[in-house]
Amino acid sequence: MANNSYLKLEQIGKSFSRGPATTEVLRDISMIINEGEYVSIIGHSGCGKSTLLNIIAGLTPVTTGGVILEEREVNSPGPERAVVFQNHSLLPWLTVYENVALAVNKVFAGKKSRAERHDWIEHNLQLVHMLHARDKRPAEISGGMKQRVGIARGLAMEPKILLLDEPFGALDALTRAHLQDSIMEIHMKLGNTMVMITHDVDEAIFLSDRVVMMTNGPAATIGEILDVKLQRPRRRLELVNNKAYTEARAAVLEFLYARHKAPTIAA
Ligand SMILES: Nc1ncnc2c1ncn2[C@@H]1O[C@H](COP(=O)(O)OP(=O)(O)OP(=O)(O)O)[C@@H](O)[C@H]1O
Repeated sequence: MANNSYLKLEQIGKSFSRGPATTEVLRDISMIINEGEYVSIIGHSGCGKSTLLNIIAGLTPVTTGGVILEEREVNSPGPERAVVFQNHSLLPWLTVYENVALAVNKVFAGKKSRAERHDWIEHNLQLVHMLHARDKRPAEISGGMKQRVGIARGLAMEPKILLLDEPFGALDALTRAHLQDSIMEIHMKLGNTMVMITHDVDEAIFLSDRVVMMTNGPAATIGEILDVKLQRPRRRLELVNNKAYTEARAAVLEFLYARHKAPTIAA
């Protein structure tokens, strides 16, 4: 049965210090993310989205508060929280297959046989439609394909939570749409928990069960959380005239561009 308090963010605060100066980036971030949920975090540039994601990933320590996953505090990186970054962080000297194998061998050494690991790598490449390019190196494939491999690598670690830091940010609009469709298909198929940072309002609504809207920094916090009441599977062409979709879109746009304008255009 789905766990309804799978991931808890408890009063997270984060300050960075440089010499005598301290900047409070995040303040009092609290929310509960359920198992299988797709949650997006949206907010203006510099408000602290990546910092929050890195805290969940265990890559950045909190200043106050904590991250609880299935009743346990997590404060260092672990394979149960895989991260997909914007700039497909593949190793250029390894093939597509080997890039995924690196993660799989690390996570499943001693737990899956060599043959099982091989099948699992191929299965995950198949999931993102990249099995055909398994022997290519990153320089030989497009940006969208690299991102697919990054997603396969994240999924292949069988994480409890997949953290996506603007996973489609560097891609052209069409490739981006294809990958959004793929990630939605994967999420429906696997039912995994996903937390994604994005700047794109349509992307956030299209993919998410809930959209977390962050206020501007310093001391950014959660301004509002929007429930996206759209049935799945969602088809982008059908959403254009969907009332729930246009209302959700208007609510996020109003938050970002009326009530919480980017600091540079706030005056
Ligand atoms: N390691 C660090 N040391 C000092 N300051 C940092 C560090 N990491 C982030 N910051 C500061 O924290 C603030 C939030 O940065 P962060 O990258 O989390 O924002 P963001 O919302 O993800 O931005 P963007 O949307 O542009 O990627 C910024 O002011 C940034 O300069």
